[in-house]
Amino acid sequence: MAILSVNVNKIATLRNARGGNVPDLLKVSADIERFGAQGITIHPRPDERHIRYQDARDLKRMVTTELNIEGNPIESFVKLVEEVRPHQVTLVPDAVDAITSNAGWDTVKNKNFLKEMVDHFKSMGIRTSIFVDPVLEMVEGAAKTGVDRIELYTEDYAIGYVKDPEAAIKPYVEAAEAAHDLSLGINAGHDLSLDNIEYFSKHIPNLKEVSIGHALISESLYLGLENVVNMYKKKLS
Ligand SMILES: CC(=O)[C@@H](O)[C@H](O)COP(=O)(O)O
Ligand SMILES: NCC(=O)COP(=O)(O)O
Repeated sequence: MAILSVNVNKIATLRNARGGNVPDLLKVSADIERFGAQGITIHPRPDERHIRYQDARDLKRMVTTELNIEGNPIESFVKLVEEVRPHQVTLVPDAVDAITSNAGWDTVKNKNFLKEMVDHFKSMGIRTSIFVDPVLEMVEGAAKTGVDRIELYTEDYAIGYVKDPEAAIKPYVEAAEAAHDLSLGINAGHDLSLDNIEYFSKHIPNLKEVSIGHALISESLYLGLENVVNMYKKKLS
């Protein structure tokens, strides 16, 4: 059964809208854990428009499950991860001004850089993951860096699922099978939701973790955070 790591970026977005501390990111994160989530994910961006670097430091002190930090390993991000030492770091090739993540790594072109980053973080005892599209060549490239896991970028699945779930899941099943054969752990995320998560988790072999933020927080407006966390866990079981 895959674990649910809740991405709390959107809680920070809401807090930052007024400049104060409402909602309180640390309290909401603690409550999300209390409601049953098995991890907290953050994706600090260089402009700190939602998660601030200080949030990462504060969360590390209070998270009792697993803290996953995602981002492009630019110098400031690398320094932050070195200081915070999360349980997992997920490398994502975002442009500085990206609205949200929109592609996985080209693990062939960036093999040396990724290997250097993976070696560096692994030497600190941090589990590593590389964000990739469901493309066999990219999965094989990730394995050559020595990374522990891949995170499958699921936006195409989320879009395709609405029209044709079988066609949408196919490349992800193939990528997951290849990853497992290469001894890579498998995470997934981006635009996963209460509508599409069950089909995804039932069809992807050896899925270890999903990180979900945008849809989960939006669904909570109608259904309540505690309820939604438990609905996801049920669909993942
Ligand atoms: C890597 C990934 O898919 C998520 O971390 C996503 O990028 C969330 O970031 P935003 O909340 O800034 O959209
Ligand atoms: N790694 C994906 C993530 O953390 C959440 O992405 P989204 O659910 O906000 O699209």
